[in-house]
Amino acid sequence: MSAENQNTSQERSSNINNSVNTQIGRYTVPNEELNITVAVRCRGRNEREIGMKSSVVVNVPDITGSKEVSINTTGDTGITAQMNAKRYTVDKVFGPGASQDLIFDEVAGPLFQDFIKGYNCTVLVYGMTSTGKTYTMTGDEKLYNGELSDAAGIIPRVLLKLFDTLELQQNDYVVKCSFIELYNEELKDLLDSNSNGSSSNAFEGQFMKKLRIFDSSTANNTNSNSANSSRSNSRNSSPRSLNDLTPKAAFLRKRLRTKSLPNTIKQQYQQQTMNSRNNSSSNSGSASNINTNNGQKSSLAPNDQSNGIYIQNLQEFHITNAMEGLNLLQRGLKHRQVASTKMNDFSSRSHTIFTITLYKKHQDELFRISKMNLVDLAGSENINRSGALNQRAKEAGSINQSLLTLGRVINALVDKSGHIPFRESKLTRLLQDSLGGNTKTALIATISPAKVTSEETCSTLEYASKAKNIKNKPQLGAFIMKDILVKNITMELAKIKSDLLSTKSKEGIYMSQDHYKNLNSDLESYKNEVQECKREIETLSSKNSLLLKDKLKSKETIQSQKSQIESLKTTIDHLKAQLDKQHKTEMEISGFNNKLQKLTEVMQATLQDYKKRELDLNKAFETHISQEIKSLKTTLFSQLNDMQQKNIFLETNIQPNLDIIKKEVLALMETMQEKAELMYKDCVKKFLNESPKFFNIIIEKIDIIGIDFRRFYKSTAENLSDISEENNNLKQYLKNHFFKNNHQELLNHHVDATYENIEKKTSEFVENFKKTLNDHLEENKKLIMQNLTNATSAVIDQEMDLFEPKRIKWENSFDLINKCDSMNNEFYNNMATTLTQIKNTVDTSSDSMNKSISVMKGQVEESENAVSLLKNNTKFNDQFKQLINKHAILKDNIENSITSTNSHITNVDDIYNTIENIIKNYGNKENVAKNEMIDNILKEIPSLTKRMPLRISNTNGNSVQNAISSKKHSIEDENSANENADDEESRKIIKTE
Ligand SMILES: Nc1ncnc2c1ncn2[C@@H]1O[C@H](COP(=O)(O)OP(=O)(O)OP(=O)(O)O)[C@@H](O)[C@H]1O
Repeated sequence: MSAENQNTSQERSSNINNSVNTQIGRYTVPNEELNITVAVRCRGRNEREIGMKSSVVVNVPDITGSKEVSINTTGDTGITAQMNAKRYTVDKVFGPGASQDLIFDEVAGPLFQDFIKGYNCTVLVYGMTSTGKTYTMTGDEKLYNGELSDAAGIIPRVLLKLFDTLELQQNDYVVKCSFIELYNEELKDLLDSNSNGSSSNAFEGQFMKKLRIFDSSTANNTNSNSANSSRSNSRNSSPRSLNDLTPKAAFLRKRLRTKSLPNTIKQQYQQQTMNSRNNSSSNSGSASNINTNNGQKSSLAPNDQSNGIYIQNLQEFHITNAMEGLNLLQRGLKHRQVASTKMNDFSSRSHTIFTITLYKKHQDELFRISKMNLVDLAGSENINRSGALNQRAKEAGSINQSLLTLGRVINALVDKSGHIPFRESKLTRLLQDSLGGNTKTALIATISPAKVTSEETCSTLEYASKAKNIKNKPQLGAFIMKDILVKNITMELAKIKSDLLSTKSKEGIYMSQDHYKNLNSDLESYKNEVQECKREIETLSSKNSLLLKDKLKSKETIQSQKSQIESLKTTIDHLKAQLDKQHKTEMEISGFNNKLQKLTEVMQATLQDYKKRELDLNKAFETHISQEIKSLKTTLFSQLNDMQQKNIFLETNIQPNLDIIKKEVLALMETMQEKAELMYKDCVKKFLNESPKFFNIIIEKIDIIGIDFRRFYKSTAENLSDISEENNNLKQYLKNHFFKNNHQELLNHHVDATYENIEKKTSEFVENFKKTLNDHLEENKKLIMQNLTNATSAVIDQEMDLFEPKRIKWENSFDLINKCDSMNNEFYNNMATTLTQIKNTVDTSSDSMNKSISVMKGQVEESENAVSLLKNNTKFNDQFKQLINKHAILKDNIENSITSTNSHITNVDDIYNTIENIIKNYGNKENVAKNEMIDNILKEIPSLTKRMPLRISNTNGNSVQNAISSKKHSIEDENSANENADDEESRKIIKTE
């Protein structure tokens, strides 16, 4: 290349950079979000399913036209089956009648158009084993008279249509293909000439380059600025290729492998590749296939500056027509892992990605790069049902595992989760940009209609309907300059040509000098790499020991924090104990309250008893008084009657008797009154004596309760204030000290120490690279800082996570305390109200007692008035007066009678004297005359007896009066005896009362 050309080339490369930078600027603008297209393809029942007589449970249109798939999993029939069927909605549904052509037109066709326009596109087939994924994606890839058969799948159709379209557009273009396989988590280049699909040829296998995935997302996100700023500095020292690196470049590559690929390095590397290719372009020749990626990055991503992943050592083959593409496809398929299983005679045991890269002329010298990724995933399978054993079981396990991760990625994307587990499997890493990235994506879920696979069909449909919600942000691909593209291709061709020539001319293992040198330099670089790895291991182990020290310190810190937490726990326990104490006090108070209630009940019962006794007393009093009065009346009347009957009133001295009676009555009544009064007074006295005692006891108790309450309330308030103080202290501590114990400084200190150590050692050994190493150390420092910050935050998070339930419990305890507080207040108020109520009740009962006492008093007063009533009783007095009058009359009558009797006696005496005289006169005469005279007297006697009472003896004139007086005395005696007996009796009654 001439100097002029070189200049032009350099100018162009700087133009490329500008152009790429401009494009980068454009790419970062987020495009509109687009849901990925999801189609379901249901094949007809295969022979195996028909043989098993497994019924059709999936309901799909025969060809297409619906967006819904329903599956009857219940075993119902008719309308019930339709109603209970599970339904899934997707974008397109194809039935058994849908042809390969239709699937291409409807699903892959629109993406193909976008691919031509410059978008990166992905078509994925997903489903259970033997449902037709490979049939859909590849189908019959052979050409028949230059034509594809009806069974040709998406890849052959894309290849054919691509060249047809490009030819029609008459635009400059370059098309490359790559074909990779992911088998048991191992990536393999299916187009690598050293790969024969099996490991039997170990000799060839050792020349087969191992594919490695790098991704640049982390580096892009974090280091883009520093990467841009350091780009110009490092350009001059750039290596030619990853296989031809200086120690520094090798170190960089090592970092690429261990970490991710930062933009700076990627761009440096791009630039280096460009430069080296510019320099070596003079050696270029032509070849049919091109290894464009011997150590060069490859990407399934839309562009190198976005979240792409890079597959190191992947070969891309330049194709100029569809036939070449189909040949590559067939070559790759031969190497693909296929095995016969119970479910499928040609079951694909791996995931494959056939990538077509199109460099299409955009304007002038610029070519737009776009990629079409055609992904045929291995089928999920139920190992029990597929009967996979040994190798097949291992494959199925790996397939299921990667599909499971794919499912998790889909779920995380749909749920817009913060972390998408792309890195959990190589499959998801490869598909990273097609799911939620910058690619236009279509997913075809293939299913079987048979009942026997309904479980897996449901799972596939579940994923498909979920995946429908994944949103991508499609972006147009990057640009590349035409001459660089051409030079790249030419250089690769030349290299391969020289290899071919060497192979032709010699026997054994033949390769070009360059290739041999490259391999040697590879070997050297690997050796260096191993050495550096060893050194790095040492450095890392020293770092590790430092980190271990840090860890120890962190442990100590954690320990101290633990002890602090312990002390907090103790505080909390103390608070708990206080709470328990309060609870006990509460219990005591409630016990006391119960006692008080019981006491109140006893008091009420006593009051009731008193009331009852009062009533009984009243009744007894009434009965007694009424009985007394009655008996008094009866005695009076009976005595009067007796007197009447016995003519006691004949006695002259009845007045004193009546007076005596009156006196006795009055005395009796007075005694009664006195007794009643005494009784009442006694009762009232007792009551009044007992009442203050009772009230005093109640008041005392109430006072005690009040004191206890005040004490309890005070202690509660104190405890609560203690708790709140502790709370504030804890808060303050958490705010000021918790996890702020200079951890950051400590970590900074360690980082600085680490940094210093690294710096010291590095400066000792590599002084020439001091500047570079400083940068590196700076970067390390940042990384360490970042890692340590992450670690610290992780520790903090963990600690906080551990602390969280305790904090919640602790906060809850405050709620409980508040609750307890409010309960206390409520209880206090309730108690106060109850006490007031008790007081009121006592007041009311004392009022009512006072009332009843006053009523009793009134009654007693009334009974006091009974004497005066008796005195004022006119009827009684009238009767008494009448009695006295009657007595006076009787007395007069008796006196008259006595007088008349005396006169009669006198008469009788006269008669007697007369008779005596007569007898004396007749004594001297004859006995006959005497007898006459006796007869005469006897005749006279009846008339005498009619006038005077019969006289027993006539010894003296006072015999009748004597008889009467003796009678009177006997009556008096009887009366007085009766009276005495009555008195005695009444006294007895009073006594008993
Ligand atoms: N829609 C279809 N029309 C006709 N034949 C089909 C259809 N789908 C699948 N088949 C046939 O079913 C068989 C299994 O299909 P295929 O190998 O594509 O399944 P697969 O899903 O890729 O299975 P695996 O996951 O085990 O690789 C093949 O013989 C294929 O021709």
